Amino acid sequence: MTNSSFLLRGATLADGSTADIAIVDGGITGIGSGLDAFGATVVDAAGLLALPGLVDLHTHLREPGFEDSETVLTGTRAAAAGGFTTVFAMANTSPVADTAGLVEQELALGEASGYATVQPIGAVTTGLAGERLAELGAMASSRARVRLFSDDGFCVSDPLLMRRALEYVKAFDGAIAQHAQEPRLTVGAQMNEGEVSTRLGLTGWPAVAEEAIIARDVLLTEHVGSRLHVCHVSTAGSVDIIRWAKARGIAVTAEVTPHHLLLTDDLAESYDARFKVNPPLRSAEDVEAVRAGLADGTIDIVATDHAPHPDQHKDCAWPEAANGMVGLESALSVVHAAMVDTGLIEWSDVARVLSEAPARIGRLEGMGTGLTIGSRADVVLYDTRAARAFGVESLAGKSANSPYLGRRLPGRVVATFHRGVPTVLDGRLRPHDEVVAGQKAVTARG
Ligand SMILES: NC(=O)N[C@@H](CC(=O)O)C(=O)O
Repeated sequence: MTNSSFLLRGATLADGSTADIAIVDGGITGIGSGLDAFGATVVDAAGLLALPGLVDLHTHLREPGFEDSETVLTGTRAAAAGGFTTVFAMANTSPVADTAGLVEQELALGEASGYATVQPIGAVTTGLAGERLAELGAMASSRARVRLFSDDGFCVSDPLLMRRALEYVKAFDGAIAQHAQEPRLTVGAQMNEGEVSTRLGLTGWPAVAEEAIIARDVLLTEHVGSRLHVCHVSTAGSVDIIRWAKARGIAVTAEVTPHHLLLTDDLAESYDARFKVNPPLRSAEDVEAVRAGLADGTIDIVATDHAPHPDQHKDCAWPEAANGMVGLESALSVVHAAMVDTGLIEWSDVARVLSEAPARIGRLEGMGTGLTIGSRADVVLYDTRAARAFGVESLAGKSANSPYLGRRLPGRVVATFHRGVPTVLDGRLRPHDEVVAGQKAVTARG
């Protein structure tokens, strides 16, 4: 029989204290010193940081439709490798996730994987076409319980449609997650508009194209009394607008990606399309501003925007290459480097921005409380003292379009538990059949 009891012995908690963590049948049943092993499998966690399982509010899983880039199974393996136990799946699949049936199908694919919980995001408009609202209410009341809606990849640029969407989701405490990009200001854009784009002769994507939409949307949100989430904030001006909106009491939350916390637009000088992403990498001043915004709470969370693309869409001339970077496997290490090693935030803040707050923004039932007795046993054990040269062997998904290949990154995920089942142990992914058997046993006993 699969053992569904674990004792994580001597872990360091986010507040710096040391404790054992007892896991039984998918839940955390004890946190304290000297806990009895009572037949559980003992995991030596001495010197390892225990964080609540990470929650990514912005993942592209590509299935159905683009399985050459990623599938739900490979994407959730990448999630587990990076310490994630829940991922919100963006709607830009083919077909687009714009009906109750399609979000339920995505949910079921996640359940079959077992490596992480997949929470579908619904499209705001049918086919992401920006013309008419999708079945928001039906997706909300489906088995997938959708609360976040996004046309990510495209901006809901029509202000009347955005207003209607914000009004509609109020009925079930939903939110619109906006990809803020004024399309007319970014026609043909290839990279951040600035000194580097001028030098390289590449069409620029100006900061104002993001900021103008965020400014419009926080005002619309205030006007209709709804809830807005801003995807991948990348400019200093965006941080200022969100800070202003929050001070005014507007219900807006925001995310920043790991890559916008660490990388700058001069990387485009290499013409290596691994650095091509939407929104684009920005200036050093923007990086400083989004770091400050995350540190002071203006930006609520870090979300990966994990966007896998196969080699043929990246190993080509910059203008032809697809936008996007994989990010699940590297996110925790990048936040470690950009925010913790720089002294801007503490590990307890990392637990908040990479787990607790995203669970709350996405309205995941019974989650967002962190590591507490009675909560679901989603736990990551992280070695903060390790460092590694990030290489293809660090990737567990299907695509290798990581901007960190060849870079040295701090930290290493040693173990991940999803619903009390190890998905990673001793730094290695567990085989799929063992993960599935473990999840079945937990479901049967729970
Ligand atoms: N973030 C990206 O660079 N790419 C996203 C979609 C998008 O936002 O353009 C993708 O789905 O590939």
